[in-house]
Amino acid sequence: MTTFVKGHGTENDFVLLDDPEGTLDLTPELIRHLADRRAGLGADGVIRVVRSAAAGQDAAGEWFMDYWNSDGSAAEMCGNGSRVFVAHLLRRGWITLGDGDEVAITTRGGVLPVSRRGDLFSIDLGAWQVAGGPAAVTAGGDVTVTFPGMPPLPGLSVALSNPHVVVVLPDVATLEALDLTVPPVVEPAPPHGTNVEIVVPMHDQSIQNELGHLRMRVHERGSGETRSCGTGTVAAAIAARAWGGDLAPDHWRVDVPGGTLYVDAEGTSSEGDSAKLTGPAVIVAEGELVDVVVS
Ligand SMILES: N[C@@H](CCC[C@H](N)C(=O)O)C(=O)O
Repeated sequence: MTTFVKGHGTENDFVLLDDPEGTLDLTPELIRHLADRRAGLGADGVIRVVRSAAAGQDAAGEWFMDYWNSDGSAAEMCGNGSRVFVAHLLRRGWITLGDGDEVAITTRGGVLPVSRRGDLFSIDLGAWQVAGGPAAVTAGGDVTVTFPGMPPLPGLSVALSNPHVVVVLPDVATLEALDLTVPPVVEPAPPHGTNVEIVVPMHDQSIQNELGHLRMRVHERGSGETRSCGTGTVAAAIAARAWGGDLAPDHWRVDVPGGTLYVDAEGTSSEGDSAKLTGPAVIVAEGELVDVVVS
């Protein structure tokens, strides 16, 4: 019998499957079935909750967040999922985490620290880099991104543990009108696909700000448009920080359709060694999987 919980972080939603000893046969077919919003439970991603040692992963973090997109493809990291993952471990009593304390979790992108302050969780994604360095930043981007019915726009690649391309638009009306029902075309095509974040700066960029402010929509690799993407908000803040040059702040508020996230990205305008994402984690329901025939 496999128990699951359904949870979300700013409405980026997940099914988490309890598999502490690593006995579950989690196939791409089962993932697609569980993620299906009509035939299954419905989710942007499926997370197997397994002890790192049982999954053959780096046991420096006792628990491995085994993350899968809704199309059955594996991803290195999920920022929103990591907070829900830790909230679930706490609720199950599998870890303890006092206010202000930190726990290391294992992901395909490495062992990463997650901390808690009240109901908010923060994860430090570690080192980041704007691909192409300052020259690409000055030129506005290193790839082009084409949305249906629009000319190609410059996009900036940001390498976290998972891949991102960030595009800036001039106003919220254009952002809201974007058709994200089909994947944006990124050229040259990234070898392992990419998440695409589309942002509109909301703060006055001509003056120094303590806190930058972005509106964002996202098209996720392997899941389509979602209502939030944690690593995507970090990529967006890093790109906006690079574009903004000396005036750009280190601290950002990012509004997504599903809520608000906060990013602290210290470093230079093209690289840094700490990118911290902060936001909520909500557990909605729990239950048991029944034996399903997956076609
Ligand atoms: N929604 C996630 C990212 C999930 C993985 C992504 N689709 C990928 O394939 O890289 C987040 O909150 O970061």
